[in-house]
Amino acid sequence: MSTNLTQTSSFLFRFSYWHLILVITALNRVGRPHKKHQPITFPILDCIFFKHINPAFDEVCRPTSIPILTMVSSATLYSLCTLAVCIYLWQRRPRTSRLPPGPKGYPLFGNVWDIPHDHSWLTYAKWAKKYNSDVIHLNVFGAETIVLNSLKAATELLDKRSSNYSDRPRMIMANELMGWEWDFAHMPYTDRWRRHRRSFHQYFQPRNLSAYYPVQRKVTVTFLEQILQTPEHFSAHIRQHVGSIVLRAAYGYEVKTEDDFYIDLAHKAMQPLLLVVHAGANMVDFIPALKHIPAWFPGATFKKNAEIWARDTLKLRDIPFENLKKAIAEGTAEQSYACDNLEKLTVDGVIDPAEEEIIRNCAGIMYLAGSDTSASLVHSWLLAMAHYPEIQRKAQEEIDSIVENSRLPDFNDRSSLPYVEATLLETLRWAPITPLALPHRVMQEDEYEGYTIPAGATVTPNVWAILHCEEYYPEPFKFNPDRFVKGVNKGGLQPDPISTGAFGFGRRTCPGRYLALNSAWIAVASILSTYNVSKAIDNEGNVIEPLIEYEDGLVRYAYYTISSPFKSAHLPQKPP
Ligand code: HEM
Repeated sequence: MSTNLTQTSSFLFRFSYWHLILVITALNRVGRPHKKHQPITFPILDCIFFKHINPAFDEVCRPTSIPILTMVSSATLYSLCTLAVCIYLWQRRPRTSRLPPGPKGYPLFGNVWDIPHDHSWLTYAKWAKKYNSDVIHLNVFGAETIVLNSLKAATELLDKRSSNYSDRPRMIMANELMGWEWDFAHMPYTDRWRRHRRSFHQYFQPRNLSAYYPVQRKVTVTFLEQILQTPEHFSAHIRQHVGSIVLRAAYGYEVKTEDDFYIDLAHKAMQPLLLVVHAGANMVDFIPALKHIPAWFPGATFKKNAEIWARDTLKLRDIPFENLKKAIAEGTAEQSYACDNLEKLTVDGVIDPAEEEIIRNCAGIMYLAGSDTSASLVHSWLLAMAHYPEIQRKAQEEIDSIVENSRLPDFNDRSSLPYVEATLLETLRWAPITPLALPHRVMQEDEYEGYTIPAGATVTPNVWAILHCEEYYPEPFKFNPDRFVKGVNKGGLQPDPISTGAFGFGRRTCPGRYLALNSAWIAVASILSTYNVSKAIDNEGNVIEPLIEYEDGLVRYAYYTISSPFKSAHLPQKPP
């Protein structure tokens, strides 16, 4: 009797197992865009079944196995089978609408194997050509993404229809597991986001930015002196320059050394974030149920990492803020966004906790959002100057004609220095800092050029492709500041990269862009007036050609193979 039961359950198990294999194989054959005479190759999942699971099941299913377990396994396999068929049918449901083109993908898995893992903007731009469409559609396990590869599509959807396109995708790994939900760059388009954005904007709108001029001048003089002393560490000096400005603006905190405690804190929190917000980096963003897997479960490394990283995330938000509150109580706090707002909103020694949370969150995000991005801009600008000495000379001549080598350039000189300004704009275009900006999410189904944009889809502008589009920027790979100088360029002025995606689009456009541009402007104008940027020379006196290479990621960072781009011209002078 018992032998019979064991044999029956074993038969059922084998039957359901092969049934599942057949279903998966059949679904893959149906959906696979294979050519006529091409042999069918099985994707990863099939291989896993045939190579590993099948022998293991064979072992388990010997008639000596425990029948009840085998029965349960059979039921599970049947459930999986049914689920696979259901998902397949759902994906293939007849749509009255037409999705934009894109790589075909596989049933159930969609484009999981097509998603590019590095320099994805290049692949997206190639696909736009291949499918002859500026709008591309991708689907991973049913989660849909629309990539906008042209200025026309990005401005039409993200700017003009911004009331529908200003949400953010869910970002399970970053927000729900690593604790970044307080960062308003990640927040959904809700009242909570609006209150954060308003608080930030009131303080950092262009007419309020002159309040930061003194600090920007001061840290620029320190920056020039540091370059003189250790030019080979120019990269660290740039980071300290931009980091000092944002930390002063946020908390009134003065950065004194390159290995400053706050900067270190921010880096620890930021590095994992930059890793995980990468497209396709986390399966949990495509399969939300995975977030419930316990951290001890084999293979759930992402949960273990997230728990560790979440501690740094909260430290970044809380430690500087608590220190500031102590400084306010002791009467030693300097003027800053957080200090001014805390004082303004405190009545009889009490502040509404919701208001305090907004100040804490907005201050906490400033270093995160503003340091790597602004540093990347100055980095790429230096790289361009080392590569194009004639452009550098022209910018230096313009500066010399205004400041006459008697002082450092100042913000009042800015409108008289259009060519210097143009070098900065051209850097934003030539080396886009955030090549895919940040993803938006469309809230309601929409239509663009006859294509359906499904509700809930992630909408990603390919800023790199837009800023390298020949139609707007002829010879897009050439560094040519004349594009942005009135009356110089033969074809007329080309569109300003600030309005073509360098800082994102619509209601989510970067609110720190003017602060960032001011910091970068004072740094580059001061470098032009005091140094020559040139390629480094090796020990034998040979010029080292800097390779133009960029780190991959959310924020694109130039790294060069030169030891120092500086050649001292004359000492930095005191600011006016
Ligand atoms: C050159 C430097 C910078 C670049 C290239 C840059 C770029 C961007 C981009 C592309 C976005 C996303 C826009 C979108 O979703 O369409 C963004 C958002 C944001 N940036 Fe910047 N940024 C820079 C500097 C700064 C600075 C200095 C700060 C703060 C002091 C800052 C604060 C923010 C914030 C808070 C957001 C989130 C806005 C929201 O979601 O509503 N950024 N930035």
